Amino acid sequence: MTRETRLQANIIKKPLGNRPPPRKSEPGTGLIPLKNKAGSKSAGNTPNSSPMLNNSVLHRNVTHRRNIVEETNAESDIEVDVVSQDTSANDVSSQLKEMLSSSTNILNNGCPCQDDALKGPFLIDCTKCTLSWHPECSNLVGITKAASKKLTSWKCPQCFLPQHKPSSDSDEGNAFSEFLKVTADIRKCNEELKDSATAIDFFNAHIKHLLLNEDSYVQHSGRIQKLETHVTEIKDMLLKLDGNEQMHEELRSIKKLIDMKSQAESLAVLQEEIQSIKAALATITANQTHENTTHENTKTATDLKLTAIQETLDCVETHGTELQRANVALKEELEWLREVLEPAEETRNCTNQTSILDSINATLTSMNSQLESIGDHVCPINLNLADEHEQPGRTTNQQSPPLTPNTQSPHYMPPPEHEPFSCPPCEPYHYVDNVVTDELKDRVLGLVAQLSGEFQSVGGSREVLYFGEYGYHYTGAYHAAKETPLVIQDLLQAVRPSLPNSNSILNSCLITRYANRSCHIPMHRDNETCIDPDSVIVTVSLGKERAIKFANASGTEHTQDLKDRSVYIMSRFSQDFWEHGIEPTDAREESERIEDEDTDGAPSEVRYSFTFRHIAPHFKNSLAIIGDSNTQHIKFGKKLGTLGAWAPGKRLKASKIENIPPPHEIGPYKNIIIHTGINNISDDNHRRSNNALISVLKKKCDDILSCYPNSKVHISLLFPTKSKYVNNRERHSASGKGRY
Ligand SMILES: O=C(O)CCC(=O)C(=O)O
Ligand SMILES: [Fe+2]
Repeated sequence: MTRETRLQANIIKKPLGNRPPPRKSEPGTGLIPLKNKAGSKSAGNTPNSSPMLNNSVLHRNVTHRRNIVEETNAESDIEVDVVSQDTSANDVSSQLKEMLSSSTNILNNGCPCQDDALKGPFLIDCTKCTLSWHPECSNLVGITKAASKKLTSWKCPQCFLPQHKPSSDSDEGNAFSEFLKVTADIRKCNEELKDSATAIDFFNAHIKHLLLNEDSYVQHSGRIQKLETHVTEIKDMLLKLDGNEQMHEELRSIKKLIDMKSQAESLAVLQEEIQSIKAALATITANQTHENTTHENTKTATDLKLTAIQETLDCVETHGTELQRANVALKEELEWLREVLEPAEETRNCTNQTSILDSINATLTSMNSQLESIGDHVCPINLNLADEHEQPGRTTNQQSPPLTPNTQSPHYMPPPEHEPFSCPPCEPYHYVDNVVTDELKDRVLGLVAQLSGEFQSVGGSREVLYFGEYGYHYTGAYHAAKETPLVIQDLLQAVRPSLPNSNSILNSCLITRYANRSCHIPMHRDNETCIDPDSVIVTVSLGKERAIKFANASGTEHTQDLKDRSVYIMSRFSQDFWEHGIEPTDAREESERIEDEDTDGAPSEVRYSFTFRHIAPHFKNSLAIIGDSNTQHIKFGKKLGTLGAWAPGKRLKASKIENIPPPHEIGPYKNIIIHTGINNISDDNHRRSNNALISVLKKKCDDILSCYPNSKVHISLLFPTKSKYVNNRERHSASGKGRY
């Protein structure tokens, strides 16, 4: 099949595809969509605003197609056959044009295929006519939304084709191949966009990568623990080797220690010399009978020699002690270098680091062999001078180095003292009495009575009925989206003045019926991921008074009586600290109730609660970005250049690690990206070791997770700065692995 015939086939195929059944028209039953602050429409509103497609032309095509199906009985080849064998090119062209023009007359907006659900999330507007098309339906398959916005003049198939009216059969093919060129233009446009990626594109891609990647702080924390004690040390060391004078100093001092080796050798020579002098002295003493002058001369010479020897011995004694200490220090130093170099294998993917490591390793090897020879010489001297000194370098324990930091290392910085994290003060709820008028109560209960049969039982006790812009899924139940009745909207309006922000978006209402006092809802949290992390959770009570219990992790409990026509307001945030539930009333009260009922037939044990929340499926991706000025271009929202509807969230400023806000200022966002640290690294006045910085960062992450155990904390790579030195430090801090 040629590309041209495939194209014709595709175009013809559109109206024949698996379209969903025509959408229902707006039900005129007093049910109106619940509108939120941003004016978003409730389910069912958008499609209904377009008139229905007249299918007369489409039916013709369907009939034609069915005939062929009967003949060929091969669904997948149908379109090819239609174009290349059974239908002439002119027939196809006129069919296509007829189909397109009849669609235009009917549709005011929306793609002619009338199939939003299947064909993608956005439409491309024709710059000539009023039609909008799905990329796929206009053969712009693959174009991004951003690229489509760059199309300053794009003619839809319908506007494009009449310009290329075929004058002969062969021109028909040309017209279609011209049409195909549009696709090439789009590709070019996409390419251009790719090359001129803006900061936002870059961040978006980066953030998407973080979100799609299952790795998170939790998965890495074990590794971080080890890296704290090992890798950060080697990073510091390597950084210093890169240009830090301190490292050179250190190497110089190691060299000095090595130079002492020659002193050790001279000690052995001196000892030999001492022996020979002692022997000489003995000879002198034995030859006491020699001539005086000779004797005197010899004695003077010997005395002088003895004094010199004594001085040398004193000197040896002093230096010997020094040598012993130097020996111990040198061995410790070598041990430490070995410990920190081992985990540095991980960083070998960086050529620069590899060559540095290689040179350090070479130095180590040569130092090691020198150490061995020093040891040989030093041992006998040690026996004479300082037996009490231990030699840690000689330990027989050859196991891998312990994970505890080497506190003797010159680089060691004790981690900062951390206060244990405590739950921030958080009120479980706010209660307001008397918010619903009797008149409104009657209207609401009237509606509820009408819909009585639609309640569904949950948890074997209470019954629920749901309305909302999106479906609501929680443990044990799923409720599909459903238009919210006007009277329920009125109820919400009545309580709005009692809300902390009367404009809060609340696009769902769960009605719960507690038919009698044994009906209850167990202790739980309203912390489903589809709830806006910043949502208030507003519950109106109508009917029988019941008590709600709140309990937090430290065992504090609080009970509130919920009067008829009252409201209590919680926040999504409070759910991570407080549980709530409505207990059944005890048996004694229950039997009293039955007696009461027997006597006066009192009807109402029923309580209804109406809980309003801001719910949307995309809140499961909700995102808080905590970052330095590099993150200032990240914009949340639904417009071009933002992170889009499926990553709702907010940005919090934190120029340095220590400024990362406490959890209660962040909120229970599903994803929390931390992008801060470059300013710590570049701050020369604040020379904390990486070890200490990571310790603070880790503490911040742990605090966040202790509040929001269901959140993911991502540590973002830091972006380069203008300073080469800072980048170098950052490169080492990031360990070349993306995080930590
Ligand atoms: O009926 C109530 O007041 C509580 C309802 C509730 O907690 C819930 O639906 O999650
Ligand atoms: Fe609840």
